Amino acid sequence: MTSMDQTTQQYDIIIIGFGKAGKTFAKAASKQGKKVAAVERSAAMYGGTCINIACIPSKTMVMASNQGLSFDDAMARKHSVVTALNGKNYHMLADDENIDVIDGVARFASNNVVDVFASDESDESDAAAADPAHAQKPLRTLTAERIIINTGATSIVPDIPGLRDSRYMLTSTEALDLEHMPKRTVIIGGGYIALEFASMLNTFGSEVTVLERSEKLMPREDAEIAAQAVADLKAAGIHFELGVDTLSVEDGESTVTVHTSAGDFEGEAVLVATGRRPRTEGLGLENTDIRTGERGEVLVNEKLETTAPGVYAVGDVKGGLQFTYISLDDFRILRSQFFGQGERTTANRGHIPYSVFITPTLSRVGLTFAQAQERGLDVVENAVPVNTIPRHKINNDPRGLFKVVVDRSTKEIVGASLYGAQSEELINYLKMAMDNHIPYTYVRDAIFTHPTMSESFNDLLNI
Ligand SMILES: Cc1cc2nc3c(=O)[nH]c(=O)nc-3n(C[C@H](O)[C@H](O)[C@H](O)COP(=O)(O)OP(=O)(O)OC[C@H]3O[C@@H](n4cnc5c(N)ncnc54)[C@H](O)[C@@H]3O)c2cc1C
Ligand SMILES: NC(=O)c1ccc[n+]([C@@H]2O[C@H](COP(=O)([O-])OP(=O)(O)OC[C@H]3O[C@@H](n4cnc5c(N)ncnc54)[C@H](O)[C@@H]3O)[C@@H](O)[C@H]2O)c1
Repeated sequence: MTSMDQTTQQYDIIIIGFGKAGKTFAKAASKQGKKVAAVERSAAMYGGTCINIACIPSKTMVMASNQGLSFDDAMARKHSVVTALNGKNYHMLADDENIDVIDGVARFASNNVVDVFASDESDESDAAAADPAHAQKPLRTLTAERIIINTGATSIVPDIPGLRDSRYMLTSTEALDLEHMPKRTVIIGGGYIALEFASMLNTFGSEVTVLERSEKLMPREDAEIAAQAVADLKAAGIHFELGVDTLSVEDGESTVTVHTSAGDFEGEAVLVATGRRPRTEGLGLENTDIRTGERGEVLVNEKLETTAPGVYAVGDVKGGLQFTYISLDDFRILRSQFFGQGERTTANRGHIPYSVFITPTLSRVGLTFAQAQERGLDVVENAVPVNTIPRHKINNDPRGLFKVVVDRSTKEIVGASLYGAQSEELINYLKMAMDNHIPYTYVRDAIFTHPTMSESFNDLLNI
């Protein structure tokens, strides 16, 4: 069906998927005079997952819910934000004379040849491209010495009877595109997506039930902070069922019933938030030397090289942490490999902070006190309740607790858990202090503007 003939288009670099790393690298490569093909399966995804169906729309909804907007007005705001970003991202690449944005589903024919098939814009088109019986003639065939896989991840829908066929079933993608707010929402899963959507939908007024298989929510977080956050979510009205088995899903006339080991839960929507897996299905990896791991992730080394020469994988598709800023950092690694000294690798990214955008936000970097002790470090911990920080009065939100862990011998911060308003901003300062081995006493004695949440660091580090 495909071959390296005269119709094969030659590029310096092919990027499969319009993700964070890929689009940023396309621009950098263009600046170096490279001819780049960026293949994207869906026009609705120009710019990738984050801006279209993930971080940006979800946090727009979180912010709008906290600002008291109605669900419908929030959706309208979200829609205009996403439309603007999608167009901006498209033009950022398409208007560049060195970059061709190619619409279609990419599939490897060999290590350095990629066929592009027509996309029906549904998830089915990956499978169609994968299945030779369905495979149409490729629209185009591309070749390059260097190919970058940036195809992201996709929602896992567990094999629960009735779930997949339920007309009330939503993944986060559909949940961010609802016409009306469900009066009651049942969420399967209790991780990032579940907690963020539970918090946001509850603030809009939906009655939310979260069904989590394991016995604990946020098991990796500081226990006291996780307990406070969960208590606040409960106090806001969210119902949690932990250690629960979801047995089946049954559609009714206008509602859906989720049958579980803890009883039946009814709603107008059931949101599946049970993880996202690397998107490698239909990529034709079987035609290459690219190896995948147990979860379908493309295996890479510290330089993001796959097991096929000249092929790299970046972002969610390579497994590990699924964050936009990890994908952005993957871009830095590629830039350093392709156009720099090759000094940046996955081994020297520095500390990786993260935030769970419940209200208020829970943010974290480095180790908890318990984790530091398990590693045998000689550590001391300090805590500051948010209701003692003057700024909380202005924020009108007393909820939260800030904690920090310091190594007695090095005098460096080894971790921080910040649960409270604006922690998504604050955590990045502590990450910088940790990366640069700044002694905790510097932060303790630093002048911070007033009245801010960051001035609480004077007290937090007063150990
Ligand atoms: C609801 C939600 C909220 C999130 N919130 C945050 C957050 O607040 N902060 C954060 O840092 N992270 C967040 N994440 C995670 C973040 O969105 C991802 O880690 C990030 O977008 C991954 O980017 P990427 O570079 O791997 O590729 P993506 O941006 O996923 O891009 C992959 C692209 O490849 C395309 N594609 C796939 N297969 C093919 C193919 N065969 N041919 C052509 N094109 C193809 C896809 O259509 C897609 O556009 C969130 C995720 C979700 C689902
Ligand atoms: N703020 C952020 O940065 C942000 C926000 C949203 C998503 N994300 C990214 O997206 C990824 C995916 O998020 P997610 O919440 O889908 O996955 P997750 O891995 O964070 O959580 C999945 C949860 O579902 C539970 N689960 C699995 N199967 C289940 C079942 N059958 N019944 C009940 N519970 C079940 C798991 O025990 C786990 O707690 C995250 O890992 C994160 O990297 C990031």
